[in-house]
Amino acid sequence: MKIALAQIDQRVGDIAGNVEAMLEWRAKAADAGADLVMFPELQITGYPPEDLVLKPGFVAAAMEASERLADATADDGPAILFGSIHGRAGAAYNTVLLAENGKVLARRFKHELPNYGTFDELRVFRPGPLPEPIEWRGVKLGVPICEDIWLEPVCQYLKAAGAEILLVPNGSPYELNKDEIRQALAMERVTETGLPLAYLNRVGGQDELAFDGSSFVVNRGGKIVVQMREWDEALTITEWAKGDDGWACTTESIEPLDPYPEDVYHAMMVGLGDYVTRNRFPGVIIGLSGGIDSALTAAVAVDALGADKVWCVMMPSDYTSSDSLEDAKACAEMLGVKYDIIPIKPGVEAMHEMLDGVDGLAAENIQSRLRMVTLMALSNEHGHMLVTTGNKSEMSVGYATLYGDMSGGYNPLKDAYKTTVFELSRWRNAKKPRRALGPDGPVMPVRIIEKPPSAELRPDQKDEDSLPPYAKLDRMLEALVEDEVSVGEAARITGVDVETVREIERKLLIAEYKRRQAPPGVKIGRRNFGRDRRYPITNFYRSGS
Ligand SMILES: Nc1ncnc2c1ncn2[C@@H]1O[C@H](COP(=O)(O)OP(=O)(O)OC[C@H]2O[C@@H]([n+]3cccc(C(=O)O)c3)[C@H](O)[C@@H]2O)[C@@H](O)[C@H]1O
Ligand SMILES: Nc1ncnc2c1ncn2[C@@H]1O[C@H](COP(=O)(O)OP(=O)(O)OP(=O)(O)O)[C@@H](O)[C@H]1O
Ligand SMILES: NC(=O)CC[C@H](N)C(=O)O
Repeated sequence: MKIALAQIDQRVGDIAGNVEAMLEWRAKAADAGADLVMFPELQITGYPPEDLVLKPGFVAAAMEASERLADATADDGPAILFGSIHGRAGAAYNTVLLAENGKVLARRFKHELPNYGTFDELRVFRPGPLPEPIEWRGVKLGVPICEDIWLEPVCQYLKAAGAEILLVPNGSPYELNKDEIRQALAMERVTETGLPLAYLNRVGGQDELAFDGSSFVVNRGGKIVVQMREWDEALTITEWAKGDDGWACTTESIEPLDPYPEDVYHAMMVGLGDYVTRNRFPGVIIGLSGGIDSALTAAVAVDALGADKVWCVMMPSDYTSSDSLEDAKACAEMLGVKYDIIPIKPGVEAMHEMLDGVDGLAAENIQSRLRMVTLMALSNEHGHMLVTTGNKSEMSVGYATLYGDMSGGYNPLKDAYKTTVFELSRWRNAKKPRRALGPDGPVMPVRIIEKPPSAELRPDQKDEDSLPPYAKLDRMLEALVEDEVSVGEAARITGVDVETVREIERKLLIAEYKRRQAPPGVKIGRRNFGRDRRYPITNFYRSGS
């Protein structure tokens, strides 16, 4: 028996396009002699469909497309196992269907609906009953859908009901160390049930989520025999044979997984790249300051989209150092992008005249806002989307200007702490990742990585005048944001004094209003701002020591 694992992309809401792609992949699987082609979770609608599911017309369209797709199997080609939505009595179910010879042979609903972190499935779907195995050509297939394997009951039920193989379609977004977590989990289900398991995940970017694929097959006994590449669309034909102790996958095909921080960089490329191309922008525009955040953002953009799609603009003010001017220019040259210099001085002077003189913070922020007015004017004129450059450390403590440097359509660094920004920049200067369209060599001058970070909004300004050193700040933030511990606990974990941690927690909590207005950006950690971590803006709570 040959089962083709189609680790492919999806476009949320593009039912017709997804069906067309499925038929193309099925044809490839047919050429390779597959008996069954398996697709990821909700392949017809795209994952996650979010509130589209609340539209009866969307559910009806998904059901209609599923029937037509089943019709298309009325040839001698392989059966298909694919995800769609089923509507019944006013409820919608996250569904998997098996179709062959022009007919839908079976339909099963997802039982465990994830409703934490970035997931809101209980909001739109109703949980199905515990699923029975699907009998197909004399084999009992257990088909738990994604979250169904994160808990024990579904696989145990399937085993008790006679399932012989577990085929698991997934829509599992990338997160640091997620591949190891998934594999450990699959091993648990395999050990508990004594059944082999094929784990198939989608690839591609969808707003804040990047899907890495990383599909695999584990045999009874816990050996991973198939490991598919992260991020790439691919079709792997797996062969299965039945022995005295049941079915096993006899194919051995192991592709290496990306080590850290290459996985993070890939997530950024996929998140930004798919956002820009799917929303039909001709390219992107970036304010290139000679600092590390905009340099790394530009490198990710070039690697994801190609240098011809990236336009960098340096907008010096009176406080811009000659080093910054040199570094921005050198960075643009290394990346091979279109580069312009537009001084903001005339605009700053006009604002001061209009306002009859402003000082301090107001004057600082005018510079940041004028840069964004300039970039948005270029975006309106030429169609390029403005990319936002703020990292997670800055976004945590509100060290960014509302309607200033926070502006833009998408932020690839949004979930990366500044220490990760340093790591990624050093790493990218030494290595060009697979799939990258940018230069083979370094992407930014070393001085950009080594100089002290500065917003350059007043003379001799350094980030460390306002914030603790980033290595220390990030340790506190990881404790407060990723681990959700109290100020006292964070002080104990990090070794930083309680008063400093309390002040960082204060900054973190009061900056919620900025984050609520910030552009989306790709999730890479356990708790990204926006989807995972949802705090009240008007909030009187402070944690104890
Ligand atoms: N709860 C709330 N809900 C809604 N709005 C609220 C609010 N609290 C204040 N506000 C509003 O927000 C304003 C304050 O926010 P904002 O105007 O952003 O100004 P603010 O946060 O005070 O200043 C921006 C900070 O970002 C730093 N920074 C770092 C790096 C780069 C850049 C850059 O721009 O390139 C800037 C800069 O040095 C400064 O410390 C208030 O004037 C008020 O209008
Ligand atoms: N002189 C400038 N020219 C063009 N864009 C600028 C300039 N100054 C700031 N910006 C934009 O505003 C963003 C925020 O500035 P900020 O100084 O925080 O970041 P950075 O310069 O990239 O990195 P660093 O935090 O290391 O200084 C920049 O990433 C850049 O997009
Ligand atoms: N689509 C899902 O059910 C995803 C939930 C699951 N816990 C995951 O991240 O893989």
